[in-house]
Amino acid sequence: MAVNAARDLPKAVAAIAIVALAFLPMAKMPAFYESFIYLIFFWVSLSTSWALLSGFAGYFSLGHAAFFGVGVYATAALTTKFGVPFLMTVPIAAVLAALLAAGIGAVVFRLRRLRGELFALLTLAVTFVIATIILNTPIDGGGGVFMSAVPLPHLMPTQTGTIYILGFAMCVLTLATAWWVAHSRLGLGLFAIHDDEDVAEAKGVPTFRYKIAAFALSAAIAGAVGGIHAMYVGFITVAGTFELTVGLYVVLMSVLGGARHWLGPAIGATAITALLYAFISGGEAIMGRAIVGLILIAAILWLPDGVIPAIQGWLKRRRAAPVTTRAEVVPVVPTTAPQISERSILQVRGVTKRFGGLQALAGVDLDVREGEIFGLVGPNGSGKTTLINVISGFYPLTSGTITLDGAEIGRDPAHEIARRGVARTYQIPRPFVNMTVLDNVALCATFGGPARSQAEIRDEAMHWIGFTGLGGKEDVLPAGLNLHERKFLELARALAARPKLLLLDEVLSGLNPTEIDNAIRLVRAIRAQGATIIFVEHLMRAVVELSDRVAVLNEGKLFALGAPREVMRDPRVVSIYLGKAYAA
Ligand SMILES: Nc1ncnc2c1ncn2[C@@H]1O[C@H](COP(=O)(O)OP(=O)(O)OP(=O)(O)O)[C@@H](O)[C@H]1O
Repeated sequence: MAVNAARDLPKAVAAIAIVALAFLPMAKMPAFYESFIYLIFFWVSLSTSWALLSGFAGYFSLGHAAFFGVGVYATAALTTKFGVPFLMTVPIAAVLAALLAAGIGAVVFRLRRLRGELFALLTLAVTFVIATIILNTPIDGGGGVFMSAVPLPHLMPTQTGTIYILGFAMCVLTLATAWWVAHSRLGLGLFAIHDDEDVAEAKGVPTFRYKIAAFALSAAIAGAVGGIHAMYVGFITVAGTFELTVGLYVVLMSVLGGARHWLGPAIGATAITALLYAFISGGEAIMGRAIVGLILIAAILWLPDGVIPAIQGWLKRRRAAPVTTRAEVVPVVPTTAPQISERSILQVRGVTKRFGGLQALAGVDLDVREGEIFGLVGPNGSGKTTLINVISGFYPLTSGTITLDGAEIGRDPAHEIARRGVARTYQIPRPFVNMTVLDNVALCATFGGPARSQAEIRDEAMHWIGFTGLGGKEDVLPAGLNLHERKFLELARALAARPKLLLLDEVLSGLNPTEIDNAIRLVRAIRAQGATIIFVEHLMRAVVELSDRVAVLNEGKLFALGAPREVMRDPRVVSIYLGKAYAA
């Protein structure tokens, strides 16, 4: 009962606030206050829309003013030059801004090198380009656009009341969208992109599509906000619309409140707008601005992740109850004899991979049988990890073919390959650092393997957490795990996708002898559950104990293939590992 009341209280408060704010213009408030509250709605919507891509997925944009500006000028041009009714221009503004973002994204999001600072600078450049185009064409022409003759619909008794209610509706719609995205599959994928985009793709997240969707949604909201704001401003200029400070304020507001939380930017926007009003509206505007700056610096130093995450962390620490749903530890003992079929699950034919002038793979042919543990060894730099990377789709092939279960996958994107049943681990663990152990594994169960309900995904994740011995660590962030546990988290994530083919890249490196024995038992148990395993390993004891067959790579070519003991005793293999002197 008490739990339900605590859970329902925020919803009740939100409902009351929405109703009260919606009816505020009826209360014949002074126009000044209507305008001030409108400005809060405006900044909440704009900063929340920025966070949909930049906060959630970590693609920091400094050019949000571009999409907002497209919206402002779409409404200005359509209403003043073509006589389109104002309300009709708002969705058009949203669509135009979304199309612009999707167009930019379609080019930029394909290129790995355009992440981070380069993306931020690029968005800034887009703002300048659009501002210049608008300034030098009849859309503005340099003289600005007067909106005073554009009729405003009588949604409320006063003009400021109408602008207020439109800003309010936009704000509610934006927050609802942000909540929905944050709790959806899209949001989960965006959070994973934020932490490690390449790993997200390898786990089955369609990263390109998700980034485009988030960018277009973010721009659409900014465009609609701009459309409404055009009527608020009344006289539009390029300098005022595409101001650098618009792009900077939304960043500051979102970061202050917590850019990765759907409500964070709203908290930051409300705080900063109120602070600016409190300190700048008096006679000492410059001093006031400096005080606001100092308050923000202090807030960001004290709360680097933002206000909402800080509050969440504090509440979590206060509640710090024992974990109620602890994953059961599954005994890691293979129960059935391995069933290796004669059928090849994976066929690699003539695979080459070149990095500039370096030939990392020089025509590899391999067949991996269904149900076997296939060891992949070779000296440093022989191409083992590169082969794992091309099979999992991380690197495109230079030439050759790779067939999984009869289907050619050599040119598929990594997320498609993951969906077809290939999972991998990383030599150096690459968990999603802002997600708990449970969320890390649940994400892989969501995007890899068959479609499942939320409850099934959670059960699946708990099963593999128990299986890998991480029970009790469900709520821990990866930073709280030791190397052994992080390696096992890699395994749990891969297994949660129920792979047909599991690619293990040096899972044993860095482990102590007891941990290695545990890991060897675990790999056997994984195979007993029906997966085929390719594992890259330098530890020869493990290779000989685990593998059904071993392939040796040398200088990007298949050098030897066969039963582990024979291959490892082959003098030619000994010579490439230790030099000719040891080979006799
Ligand atoms: N992204 C890359 N860009 C350029 N060269 C690369 C890249 N990845 C791998 N290489 C090169 O390709 C060759 C094969 O590297 P790879 O990592 O596949 O070897 P490996 O057998 O896994 O080695 P190790 O056992 O040390 O992990 C090496 O010469 C390496 O420097």
